[in-house]
Amino acid sequence: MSKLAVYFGTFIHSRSLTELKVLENAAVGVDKNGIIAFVEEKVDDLKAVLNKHKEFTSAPITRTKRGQFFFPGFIDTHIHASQYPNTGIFGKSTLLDWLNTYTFPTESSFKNLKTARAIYSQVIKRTLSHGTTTATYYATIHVPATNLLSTLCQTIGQRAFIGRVCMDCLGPEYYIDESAESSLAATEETIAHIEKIDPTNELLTPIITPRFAPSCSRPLLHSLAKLSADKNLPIQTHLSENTSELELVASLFPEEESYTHVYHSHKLLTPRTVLAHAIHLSDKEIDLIKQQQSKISHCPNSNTNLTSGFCKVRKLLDKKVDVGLGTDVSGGYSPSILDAVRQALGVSRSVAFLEKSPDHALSVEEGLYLATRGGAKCLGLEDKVGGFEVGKSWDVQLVGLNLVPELDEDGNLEDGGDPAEFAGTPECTVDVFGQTADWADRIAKWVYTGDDRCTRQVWVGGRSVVNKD
Ligand SMILES: O=c1[nH]c(=O)c2nc[nH]c2[nH]1
Ligand SMILES: [Zn+2]
Repeated sequence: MSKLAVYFGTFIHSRSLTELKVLENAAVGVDKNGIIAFVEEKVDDLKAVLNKHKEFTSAPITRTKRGQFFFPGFIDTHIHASQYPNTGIFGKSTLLDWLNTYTFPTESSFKNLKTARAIYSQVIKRTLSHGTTTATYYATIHVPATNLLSTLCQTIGQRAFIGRVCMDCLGPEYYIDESAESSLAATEETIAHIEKIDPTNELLTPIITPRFAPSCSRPLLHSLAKLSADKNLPIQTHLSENTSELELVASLFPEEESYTHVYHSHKLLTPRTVLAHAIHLSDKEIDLIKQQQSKISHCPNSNTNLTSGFCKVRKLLDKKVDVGLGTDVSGGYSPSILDAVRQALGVSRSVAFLEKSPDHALSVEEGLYLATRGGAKCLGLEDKVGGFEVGKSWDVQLVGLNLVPELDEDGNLEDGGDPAEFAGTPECTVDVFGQTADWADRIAKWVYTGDDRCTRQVWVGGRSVVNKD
């Protein structure tokens, strides 16, 4: 339960994949459950609006200042919480040697709960600080540490999907599930923990997590699909990330037509399945994913830095596959979804160049849609988060750009001082002297040059979870 609250000023959210909507002088009321109770646009008399919504007359009002706007919280559809210590450390490795060299040793250290507490607290706070209000986490194979991640998300206040990693094959001796049965039983323990601490899934949802096809036996894949069906739980896994991985999958599952068919044969392609990467897909595989209504988490930072390849997002969108963005820490080196937007835009331009077709380039508006409403759709949260509509949860970030001060008629700063001092003001300075940039330029500036310093406040479910002011 939070207190009634009113937010007033500039709100920006996606109207569609290609359009952002700017609401100026808008007022939004949020009820005690953190749900948006009213949205009033073009308000010139806030008092009159509050009189109309009587219970809000004495609610505290948070107003945007010049250069600030409310924006829906970001949704990270794929992040390995346990790999956070490894961000930036990957050398020249690619997926399979990266897993053995960097990833499995780090994940295995989460046997120690003190390590888990320190790292998980950091990653939750850091991602919130970057405006991520919903995160879809891979944890590790350890039950106590995975349960701790759930508890910490609830305590700190981040909406989260939490998956205990299932892997009964091909892992090193020191980091592997003993059997398909023990992997299933351990997963059930982590689901029971969430059922106990958040029985209505207000913030937390368990997510069934077969690491990827090569690390799961057929019995494990089957039993996880059954568990997901029995309990109506979402699934996350990796798909078609790296060409050596594709060869490995083909050798391990010679009876299957493709990597995607491995999951389909095991009933793991559902409308609640999020497939990370999905880079090297044939048209037939994309059609199968579309037919099954499964979702794709595009992880451009990771795809570039592990030399995995270019995901053709435009092709997926044209085929009406739902796509969200993932940081894929620590294949990706940044925990920021703003960075993921930027990288998605960059990669889409490389695809446009390679394919000799400018249509592949994504716009800023499209990138921000994927970061909010697109991610929400991937997680079945489209009625709950991602925009400013009555009935949605107040999962929001207050973004502040560093505007140059206004000048008076004589070209002086209104409050005195030397204009030259502001010529070099740092990131996200928009508005050239004497000219006011429109919101489209300001948003582009935020996307390309902004970082967590621009995220001034964050709320999840109406609760204030970050406040830097
Ligand atoms: O990017 C990735 N990160 C991982 O941890 C992983 N495991 C299997 N495949 C993977 N891909
Ligand atoms: Zn991953």
